[in-house]
Amino acid sequence: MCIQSDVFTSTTHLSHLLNTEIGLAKQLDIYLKEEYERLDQIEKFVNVIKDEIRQAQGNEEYYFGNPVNSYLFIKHLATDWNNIEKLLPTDFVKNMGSKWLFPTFEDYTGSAIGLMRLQDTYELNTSQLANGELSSKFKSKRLSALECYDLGRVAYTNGDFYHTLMWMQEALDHLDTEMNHTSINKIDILDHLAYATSQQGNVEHALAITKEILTIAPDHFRAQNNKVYYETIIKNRTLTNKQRRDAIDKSNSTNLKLIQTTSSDESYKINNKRSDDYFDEQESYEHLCRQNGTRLHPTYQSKLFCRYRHNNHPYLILQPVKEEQLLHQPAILFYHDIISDSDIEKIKSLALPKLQRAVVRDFTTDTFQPVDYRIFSYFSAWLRNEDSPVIARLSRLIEAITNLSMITAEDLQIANYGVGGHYEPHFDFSRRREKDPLSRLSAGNRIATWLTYMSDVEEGGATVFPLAGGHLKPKKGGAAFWYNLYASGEGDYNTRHAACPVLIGNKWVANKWIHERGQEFRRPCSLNPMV
Ligand SMILES: O=C(O)CCC(=O)C(=O)O
Ligand SMILES: [Fe+2]
Repeated sequence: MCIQSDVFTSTTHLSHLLNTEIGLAKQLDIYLKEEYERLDQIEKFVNVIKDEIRQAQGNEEYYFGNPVNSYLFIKHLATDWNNIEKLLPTDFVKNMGSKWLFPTFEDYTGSAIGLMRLQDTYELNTSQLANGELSSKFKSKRLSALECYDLGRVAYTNGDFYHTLMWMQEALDHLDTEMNHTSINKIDILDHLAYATSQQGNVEHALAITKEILTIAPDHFRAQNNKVYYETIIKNRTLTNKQRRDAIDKSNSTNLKLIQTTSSDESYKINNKRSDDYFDEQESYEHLCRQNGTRLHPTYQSKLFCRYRHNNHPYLILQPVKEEQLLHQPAILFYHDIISDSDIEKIKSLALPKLQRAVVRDFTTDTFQPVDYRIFSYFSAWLRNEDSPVIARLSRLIEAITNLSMITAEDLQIANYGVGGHYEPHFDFSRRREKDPLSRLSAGNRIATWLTYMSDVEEGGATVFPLAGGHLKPKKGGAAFWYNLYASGEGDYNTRHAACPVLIGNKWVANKWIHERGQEFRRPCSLNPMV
């Protein structure tokens, strides 16, 4: 600032000062504009979350049971809040962070991946999902172009171009119908779409999209380079003249409705295949997840039965349990109503404060390692018999029903599956007997599994047996039981099983794994490997 004593004396000086005022007004206008924009962004965010609170509060089970709602909710608290945080005074932010719990960025990507897993497993149409039409019973809000773009971004950063293509296409469609295009730049969408499209092997279409970018922004550096790159690939291909002519026609087309592209020539259809790690077992697993219940051949069906079991055990004499055989080989037994709602609530309340993202135990270092979301995703906690009479009672009940000793059984593992939460096909027993990590626990291999269902699941979340063809729909208060090992100690490969992703609802289970040691007199060994 420059203050001179004689400035007020001459009009020349005053005119000069007017420039100061003009400059000041301009700067303040810029400042105000930025400040209004900042406040506007904060206000928009507040409105979004207030709307969310209005819908979720008092209605939590139903609201968060919808995977789109859960995904958006986590997104608001993880990434969106992160962006708003940058617009606020540091003191304010510090205070918030120490007061409240926030989901992490991994929670955000995990829920996005979960949503895409649901899409694949249950063959959900991307447009329907993006329009909030999950099922006739469960609707959610229509996703904005930006929200579709963000989902595509998660896929993109994961190298998953299959889903990138779907969600960027969806973002583009939504952008066309949105009134204010301020939230997301069309070029950003096209840029990702072009890349994913080319990665999925559709160079002609990638070129068409790149040309579209250049009509909007002729100076777009990457698009300029990519155009040359795609053109070179196409030129170097050995194409017939007709194919080349078609390619040129197509690449000039501004119709970017890729998925609907119709061509009689197979080589010009848009390719969007799932990656190579999608193999046969995955297919049968997903197929079983979509199936409703176990479909058995009538000869097997006729061998299955229901009965009351009491084993002459004092525990069960007065109140025998309802036993239903669901599968023949492996013999999977289902026990109805073995645990009351109030006991379930007690177990959940004990587990809740201990729940953490599932980890895998690395037996060589005896440390717990985070797991790959693609293999399983749920939260779990361990509860011991000493933690509550309810847990001890459940152990005694399992012992009475199965006739197996609980001396070497593991603690009760509680698992809670959220959005798209699942567990890919696996064995509960350990395979390499010599280097058997479980035998290092001196309890032997996991002879049997007891799986208690502590919730119903609205849709999805079944326990399936891909090799045996079993599909168990979770039933609150019931439990499944099966032997993982033959009496010889050999693993029964037909016990391979998985937890299908939860489509709608919330899944709670309690697992008890029973080990070999201690069962010598209860389930004597056999020399026949298949008994
Ligand atoms: O949750 C389920 O349905 C199965 C869980 C399971 O297989 C396991 O935890 O080992
Ligand atoms: Fe399992």
